[in-house]
Amino acid sequence: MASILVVDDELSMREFLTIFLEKLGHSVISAANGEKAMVMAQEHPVDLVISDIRMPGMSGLDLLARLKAQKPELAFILITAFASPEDAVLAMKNGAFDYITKPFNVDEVRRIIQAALEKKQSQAAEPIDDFPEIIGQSPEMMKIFDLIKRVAPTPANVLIYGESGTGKELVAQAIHNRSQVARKPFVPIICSAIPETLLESELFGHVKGSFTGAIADKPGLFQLASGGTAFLDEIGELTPLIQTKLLRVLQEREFMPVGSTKTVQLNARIITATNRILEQEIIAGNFREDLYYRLAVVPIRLPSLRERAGDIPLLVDYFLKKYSERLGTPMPPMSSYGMEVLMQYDFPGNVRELENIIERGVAMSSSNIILPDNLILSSHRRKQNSAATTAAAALEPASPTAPEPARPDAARPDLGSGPAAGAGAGHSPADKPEQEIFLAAHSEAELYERGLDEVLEQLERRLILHALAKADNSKTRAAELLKLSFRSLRYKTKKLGID
Ligand SMILES: Nc1ncnc2c1ncn2[C@@H]1O[C@H](COP(=O)(O)OP(=O)(O)OP(=O)(O)O)[C@@H](O)[C@H]1O
Repeated sequence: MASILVVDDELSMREFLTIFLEKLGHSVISAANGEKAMVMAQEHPVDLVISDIRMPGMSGLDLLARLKAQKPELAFILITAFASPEDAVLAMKNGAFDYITKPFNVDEVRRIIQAALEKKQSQAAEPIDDFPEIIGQSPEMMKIFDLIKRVAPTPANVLIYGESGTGKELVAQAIHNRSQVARKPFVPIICSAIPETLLESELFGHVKGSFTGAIADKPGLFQLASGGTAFLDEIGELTPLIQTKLLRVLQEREFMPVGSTKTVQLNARIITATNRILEQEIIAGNFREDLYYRLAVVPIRLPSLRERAGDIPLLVDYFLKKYSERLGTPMPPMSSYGMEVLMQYDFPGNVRELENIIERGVAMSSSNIILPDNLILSSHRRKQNSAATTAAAALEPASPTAPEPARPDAARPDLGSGPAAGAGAGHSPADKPEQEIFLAAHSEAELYERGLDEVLEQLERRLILHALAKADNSKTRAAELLKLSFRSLRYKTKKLGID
């Protein structure tokens, strides 16, 4: 099951493709133009885009070029009523997977979609070549990769900051691995995990007999990292005393092990990390400004996962692969609702939390697909009425249990005679039991996962879309059907982002 974005300025074509793709088991969203599609592709997890080429405003080819620049992993199929070989060449050159012409042959369309999704699936879990260990293709991560590449070959001290679990240690290691001292040791130390009395010895080492328990000479972090990189994590937790000692070491490029009278040269690159905002700690008098400037020659701020939510599907695939391999089971796909739940979650614990959620999901999934029930999230941190939720859901087509919109037969292309031909033809909403048509939560778990407000909002949206489809998109008529004033319906459609 994949998440597909259909882009066509013709309503009948969008509706037709939506129904056809849903019958194939995919989850579908649609947009009437390239501009809307750009927004939706940012805000919604999308595996495949199927777009018309000729549309007013942004053409399908422009959309392809722009989306591919932002999300190279996206599968893309272009459709046109005019079979022009120039368009076909351009489409393929710009990275479209394939190109189909109207009228469709249903088997052909199904085959192309299947092949595009299979190709994407095989590529999805491949991290980008330059940074195989760091997953992310968002513009935010591209900036980080660029910074890593530029700073790695230099000896500059780097301060990496960002929320817990954003990958600070991963980035520190990546800088070391691409530095000129990559073959030398990378030695991490978590400053907050060691009491002040021991930290000095851990950093600078000690000589035998320097304190009770010092039964032999012991090298500290800076000696162990000699020639390589010393990584000091949670630097914001250092006490004033250790801050002063560290500053002196950085100024003089030498230090003295505890109890020793001999100085040792500092011969390691220093990378530090913190989840605090050190500028604020300086103002509050908790962190030395002079030390900060020594450490943060190059500061790198890692974005939270919320800020780069577009990377979530890629990370999900990566962790699904990692943990299913570890368990020796086939890689289970994430259900599209499961992915939607993840896309709307805040991730206070960032990538580390996502990794834990997927690890548990893989272990707990009894079927061959990960369902929302298998994802344990702290529900109070769900994004509330986020733009993503609203925009995506506003244009979200009816799910298999939702009302089918009107489909003018005249605009329906030739579907051939496959099983999906004329999908849904002849079904009016009245053919289905009412509770099924107007259902917004499909299970108790879904209701409690999403909460009443969200479920009611989705239900309201579906009912309005249903009335609009029944009224051939006339708001006046839809308002009459729903026994609302025109103004009230207009207010609601605006609020729900239906336009
Ligand atoms: N971009 C990423 N791609 C793949 N895995 C990631 C990414 N970012 C973080 N991780 C994984 O998330 C976990 C936490 O990462 P890491 O320890 O580097 O975070 P951190 O910011 O240093 O956390 P803390 O502030 O708590 O020390 C690790 O298992 C790491 O491999």
